[in-house]
Amino acid sequence: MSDQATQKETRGFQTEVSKLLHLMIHSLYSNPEIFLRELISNASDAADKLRFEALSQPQLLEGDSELKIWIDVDKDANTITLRDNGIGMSRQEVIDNLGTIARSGTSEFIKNLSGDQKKDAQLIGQFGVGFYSSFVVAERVEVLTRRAGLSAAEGVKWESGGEGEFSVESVEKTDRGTTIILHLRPTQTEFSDSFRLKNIIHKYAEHIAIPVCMHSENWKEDGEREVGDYEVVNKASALWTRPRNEISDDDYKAFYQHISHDFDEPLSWSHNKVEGNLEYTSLLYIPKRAPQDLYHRDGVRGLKLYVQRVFIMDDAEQFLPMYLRFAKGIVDSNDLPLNVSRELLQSGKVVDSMKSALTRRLLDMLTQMAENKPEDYAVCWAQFGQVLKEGVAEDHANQDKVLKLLRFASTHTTDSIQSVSLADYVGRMKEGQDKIYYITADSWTAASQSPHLEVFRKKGVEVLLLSDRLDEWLMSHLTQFEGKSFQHVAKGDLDLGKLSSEEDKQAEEKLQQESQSLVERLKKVLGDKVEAVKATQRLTDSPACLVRSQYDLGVALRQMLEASGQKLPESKPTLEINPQHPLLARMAGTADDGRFENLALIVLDQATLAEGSALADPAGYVKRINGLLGELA
Ligand SMILES: Nc1ncnc2c1ncn2[C@@H]1O[C@H](COP(=O)(O)OP(=O)(O)OP(=O)(O)O)[C@@H](O)[C@H]1O
Repeated sequence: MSDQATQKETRGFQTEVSKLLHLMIHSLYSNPEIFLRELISNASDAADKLRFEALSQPQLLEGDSELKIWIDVDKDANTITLRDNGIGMSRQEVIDNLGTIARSGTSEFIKNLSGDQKKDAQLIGQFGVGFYSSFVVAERVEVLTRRAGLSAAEGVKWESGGEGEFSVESVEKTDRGTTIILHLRPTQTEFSDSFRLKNIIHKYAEHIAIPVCMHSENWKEDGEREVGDYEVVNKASALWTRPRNEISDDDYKAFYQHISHDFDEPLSWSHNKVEGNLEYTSLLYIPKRAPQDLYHRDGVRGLKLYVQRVFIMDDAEQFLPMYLRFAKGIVDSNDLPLNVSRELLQSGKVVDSMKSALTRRLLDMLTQMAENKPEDYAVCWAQFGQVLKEGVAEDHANQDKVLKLLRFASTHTTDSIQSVSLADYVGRMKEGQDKIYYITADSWTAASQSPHLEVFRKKGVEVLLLSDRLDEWLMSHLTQFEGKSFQHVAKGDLDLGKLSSEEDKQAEEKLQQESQSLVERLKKVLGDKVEAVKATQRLTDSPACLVRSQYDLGVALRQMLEASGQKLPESKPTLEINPQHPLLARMAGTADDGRFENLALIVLDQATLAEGSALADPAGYVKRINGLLGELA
């Protein structure tokens, strides 16, 4: 080993770590005990990693294969010591793992912190603070560690007061694994009490698969305390291997927090043992909140994979489709080989069958939640609805199930909350209505105020209001729901089917005849700015609106494609007018051609604005409007 490496060196934390440490110490003060859960969780992961590496390199166990965690308290020294004989860390790993946060989305996460302690505590919890939570209770933390397989001389000591800097030096360490010594803050001495620590272990680490040992204690008759041997404090059996009726809700919740590093409780879970052709156990959770990296390409996703109870890997993505990437959990297979690798997981019958079964299981979980606990499902939809929508295109086999899970805003409700299911919509359809009507716009306000809704409001027909970025794309993949096709209310001729009566049709014909000369005059003035001009009964309050062809891309999709550099053919709208509107009635009577042209251009521009599109000549529009205002003044 070079001198350089053995020297004690002092390094600065990555900027993100310093910021996070500072915020965390102040935000988690109300729940400091979670430090123990985090450290036990890390030690248990270290044991899992060692067991996994030892499958191919048994010598790593160094003759000591009983993996455990030991916790000691020293009331006089005011310290807690956690020791594990897991995988340990090399010098470089110590620097990388305990000096940086290599997680995607960290900087955005920090930007989101508000300075409001309560809100930040929740966010920090969601992010997962792990090892750094030690500093909530400790003013100084020492880590002594040696990686399995390295020599005793390659031990490492890391030390920090959690304020910007840490030191690392090489030390002799004969036993493999990691020892963490917490020097408690004077305000946190309650944690140097073994009784308190045992309670926390029962609460958070009862079903961690590895034994957590502490000295037994007895009170002698003379009131003296007698410290005995180490005893195992927790149940130390992997939670998912136990029968469901022996597991309490609290156990399930604590286990979720262990695997997800989320401080919040899960919204729901499902624990299943499958026997038969395939044998596996799954425990799936739906979180309460979306993680920061839900939309990151390299965000964390997937389940924890075990094979015959041996931990194999975190974030195994192959067991659930992308659109269910928000789910957390474990899957323990009896069919996969212990030496299964990420590459091997890419293909294969066993993985494929497990994936379809787990997908169905999760969709059923969501369906049941939607039916039995709609208030929970509302939370779930608000957090993950955008991701679930991807399933409509991604998962044809389960499209029907996914469709039932979709929620929309609609003209039936008065706010932008997406709470209407397609089944609700169909249940409220008017007699004779054979289509599901919807509109897309770039905001709920734009959608709900669109002139295209006027005729539907008049007839009392519900319209779904779609304003999420993905919605136009989503609708391009949707053909029907329960035999009803979808119809964009601003695309194609207004076809109300049986909703329009014989009188409606006659009135429309009459309207068209009467407005023929106005329509022709408008067409002449607007020229190739529009595909056509039509007088219809679509509108009641507005003078005009734009209608796109049935196969036209929506405004948002068009903007998205154009922004990505695609050249799209020009799309010309049809201008539909409401001849009964006072403005158009006056225009029809105007003999002044210049004035007529001005007004016609204003009507077209306003219909374009109402659609959410940009004007081709905004300055011209402003000039014309100012001309009119000038006349008024
Ligand atoms: N007892 C340990 N033995 C071996 N490695 C450890 C131990 N504790 C921590 N580490 C290493 O340090 C890394 C950082 O730990 P930390 O708890 O901060 O984050 P994490 O567990 O990866 O995720 P999270 O922040 O979500 O808890 C771990 O991923 C692991 O590689």
